[in-house]
Amino acid sequence: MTISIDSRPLNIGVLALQGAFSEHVIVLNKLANTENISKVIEVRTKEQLGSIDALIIPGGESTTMALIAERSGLIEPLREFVKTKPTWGTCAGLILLSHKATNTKKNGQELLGVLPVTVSRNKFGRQVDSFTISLPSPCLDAVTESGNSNSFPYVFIRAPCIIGIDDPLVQELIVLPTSSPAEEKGDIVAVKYKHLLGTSFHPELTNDNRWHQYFINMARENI
Ligand SMILES: NC(=O)CC[C@H](N)C(=O)O
Repeated sequence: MTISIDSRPLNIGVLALQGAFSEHVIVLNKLANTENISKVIEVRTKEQLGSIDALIIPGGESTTMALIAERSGLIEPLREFVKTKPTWGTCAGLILLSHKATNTKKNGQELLGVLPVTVSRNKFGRQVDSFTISLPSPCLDAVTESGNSNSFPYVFIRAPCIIGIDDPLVQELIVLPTSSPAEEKGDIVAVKYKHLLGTSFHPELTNDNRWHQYFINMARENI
């Protein structure tokens, strides 16, 4: 099967309602020339959403982000957008994209419900339990220059974890090493499903831009 790659300049949006959106905007602006990005847009309105080719939903607080999206009339336009347009959810963004979340507040929480995975919110504990781990990442091979290591420094902050894959088309991209011999399999922290990318970690907080390059490539294959 040949995949057609769209090489025209892209407008990439970052949902800017709450959380770590500025950090993604900074990375995307750094990549603008080499990756042929024409505009990086902070998305707060339906009109802005309508002007972009691909979207990043950042980390932050998923309940607050969903609440602000609802109050600003953006939740339905977002639901429509993520059905077909390339979207990357990092951390809180992963929770929002998922179709099922556990450890949520009492009355559950509003989800966009397009990524067929079950996530456990705050699986890796609280802010003080944040950690970084460097792991080989073969999925980044296409964006790793020769001579460079294929390890990536993964930053986890009150991170969710994918505890259920609910569709055989979901590809597991990164699985953590097991933390005890009793554990059969490590935690799944990055998945791809059609035009959607979901990651538990915060690549925008490192100096390594390869996950952003990976997403831009993915976006080009799906627009
Ligand atoms: N760093 C993060 O984005 C944390 C997400 C947080 N666990 C939530 O539920 O929204």
